[in-house]
Amino acid sequence: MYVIVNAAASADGKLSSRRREQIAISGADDFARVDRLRAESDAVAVGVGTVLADDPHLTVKDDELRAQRREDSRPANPARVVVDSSGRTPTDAAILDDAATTYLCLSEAAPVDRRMELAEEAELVTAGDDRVDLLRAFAALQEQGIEQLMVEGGGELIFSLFEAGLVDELRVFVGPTIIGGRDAPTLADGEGFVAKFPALDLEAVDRLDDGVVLTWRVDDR
Ligand SMILES: NC(=O)c1ccc[n+]([C@@H]2O[C@H](COP(=O)([O-])OP(=O)(O)OC[C@H]3O[C@@H](n4cnc5c(N)ncnc54)[C@H](O)[C@@H]3O)[C@@H](O)[C@H]2O)c1
Ligand SMILES: Nc1nc(=O)c(N)c(NC[C@H](O)[C@H](O)[C@H](O)COP(=O)(O)O)[nH]1
Repeated sequence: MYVIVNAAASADGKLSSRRREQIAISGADDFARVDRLRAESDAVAVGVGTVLADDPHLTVKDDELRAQRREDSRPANPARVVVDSSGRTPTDAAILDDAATTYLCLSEAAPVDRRMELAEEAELVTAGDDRVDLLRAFAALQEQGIEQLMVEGGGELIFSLFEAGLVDELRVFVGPTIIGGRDAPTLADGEGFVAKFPALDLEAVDRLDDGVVLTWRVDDR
């Protein structure tokens, strides 16, 4: 599986404010780029923190891109994936509507009653004891035919993916604003690395809207 992490950060590296509400950092051109990347992916993933904060739909917005996918004998929208250890995804979340297949990656810690409720709305993948074991969960997704997975965040999930060595490419739109705040989510949160920092190879720098898109490949030396 090829994993592309895509996110938008303020000039000071924040994905959102300390209130953890959705903030449009991207402009129209960057959102159009994100839509194209969704359209070329087999699935789009987020952590449950993002589901609870943003209630994202994660569908392809452009009619022509959806029509093109259908012409290519693919579903109109890519599948959606939520990494959600204890099954906190609300049953009325936008991501659980019928616009696309949704996989919920749970851990053994998810209570049985929640599993039963969520099983009616989504495909369940269980991997890991207290937290989702990302390596095993992604292997299961690959078995379902997901070859290119786009990850939209947030910072907790992105850090864990780097920690697990699962990221192939990182694309970051750096936008023209300062959010600040020591408790505001950044591109990679979690525990943070203290040694063996993942190394990146800069592949492209593209000016877009009033910011810049940085494309990095993960150096697996
Ligand atoms: N600017 C952007 O591009 C962008 C993109 C996505 C989210 N956001 C913002 O990020 C914030 C949400 O991010 P977040 O970091 O709080 O949550 P997140 O979306 O990264 O979800 C993290 C949660 O996923 C679950 N999880 C299960 N297994 C895990 C594992 N192995 N590793 C990590 N997490 C695991 C845990 O419950 C954890 O709390 C919101 O404010 C949202 O608006 C911004
Ligand atoms: N590329 C990007 N630029 C931003 O400025 C921003 N705030 C996000 N945030 C990502 C997050 O996952 C959002 O919740 C989904 O981008 C919403 O997706 P929908 O429109 O509901 O399909 N992503």
